[in-house]
Amino acid sequence: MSDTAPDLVVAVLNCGSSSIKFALFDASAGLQALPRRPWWGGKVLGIGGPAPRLQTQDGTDRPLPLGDAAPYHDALAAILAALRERLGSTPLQAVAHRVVHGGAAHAEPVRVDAGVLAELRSYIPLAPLHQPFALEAMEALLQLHPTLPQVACFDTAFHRSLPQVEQMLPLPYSAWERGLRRYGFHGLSYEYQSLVLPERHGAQASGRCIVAHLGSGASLCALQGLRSVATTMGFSALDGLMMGTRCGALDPGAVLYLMEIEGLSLHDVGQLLYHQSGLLGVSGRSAEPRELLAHEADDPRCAAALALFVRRIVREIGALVAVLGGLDLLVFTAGIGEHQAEIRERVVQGLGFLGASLDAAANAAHAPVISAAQSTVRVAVEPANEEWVAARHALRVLAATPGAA
Ligand SMILES: Nc1ncnc2c1ncn2[C@@H]1O[C@H](COP(=O)(O)OP(=O)(O)O)[C@@H](O)[C@H]1O
Ligand SMILES: CC(=O)OP(=O)(O)O
Ligand SMILES: [Mg+2]
Repeated sequence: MSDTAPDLVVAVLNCGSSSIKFALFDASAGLQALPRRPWWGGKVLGIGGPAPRLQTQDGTDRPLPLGDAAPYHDALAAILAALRERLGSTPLQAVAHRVVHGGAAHAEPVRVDAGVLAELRSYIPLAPLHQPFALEAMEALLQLHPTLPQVACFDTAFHRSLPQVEQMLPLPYSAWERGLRRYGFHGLSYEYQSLVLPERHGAQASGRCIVAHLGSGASLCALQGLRSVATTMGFSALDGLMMGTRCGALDPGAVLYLMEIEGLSLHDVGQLLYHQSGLLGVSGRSAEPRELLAHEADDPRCAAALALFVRRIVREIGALVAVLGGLDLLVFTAGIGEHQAEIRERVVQGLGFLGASLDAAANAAHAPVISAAQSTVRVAVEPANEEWVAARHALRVLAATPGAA
């Protein structure tokens, strides 16, 4: 990376549930030649936790003290200051935002204005861990730099290809008409996979493929012909797999019981399902698999949490294999999927019935292909790159907006 900023720069903000990732892309050579690796970028991790950190691509890794009152807001302010410092006098061409929920209206990225912001605000109840923070970033930038183009890129958009039978919830039909449906999330991550998997795996990528996005939030997407045909997250980002602090799929009767018999308020139930469940809730120790792996031998609750985490992934993969009618390619991505060989090994062990098996050395090395030569399913590891997809979307939207670029 050179220290001088490129002539044209697109910034990306990816507001996750516990982190904000940021990236500056060199857009001087245009959309078709947009480098996949940002010119500069990094992340603030552990927001809301005891020890937030700032890490950048050029090696910075330091604690980032954040106030208790509004840690996300403080992290955002620190990032905007760091981006300004890095850019110097170089103007930004645009800022692309990963926005988790685009509701029923948005199948495509959209240029942000006050009207769009107001509409996206109405989706906060559908994605309370994510939506408010992306909106806060957009609002702050709109105030600071009213003429700077901002583009919202939606996690839900990639799943617009889901057939109706996958979108519908078995509630009274009027619920479907009111927008109570499976939207699916992590769409920018799956879209990235749909773009890169053919390069690495050729025609196999267009067959029956499952991508396992295992991060703080976790979901699976079944792809056929590189389009989403089924996914585990649903109406909200609570459904499907067990996550760091979220429960994943849960019998709605358990929620009714917690409220009616145990007397939890609506607010308390929300806190329980989003923040106190998953790996953290079961283990009572941590939301981080690597921490639980370190303690599973001496702490049965850590072992139970990991066993449930892996079991849920295996069960849901089984369900998606049924939808796809078999499986050609299984791809692990996002923080846990890319870095936790032990979790990948346990998941693939659970898929032995399909004829899937791993090459232990390739798995330990996080190699791009980790399946054994005799495996009937190709198993791969592919880094997530939601930021690059968002930057491309921003350039495309600008090119399509007369006078904006
Ligand atoms: N190098 C690593 N080794 C082990 N686990 C990792 C590593 N990097 C990230 N993780 C885990 O991945 C998860 C975060 O994944 P990420 O995709 O960044 O999530 P999010 O976007 O939701 O913040 C955390 O559980 C974190 O501990
Ligand atoms: C939708 C979602 O859960 O996102 P993340 O994994 O970034 O928290
Ligand atoms: Mg993420």
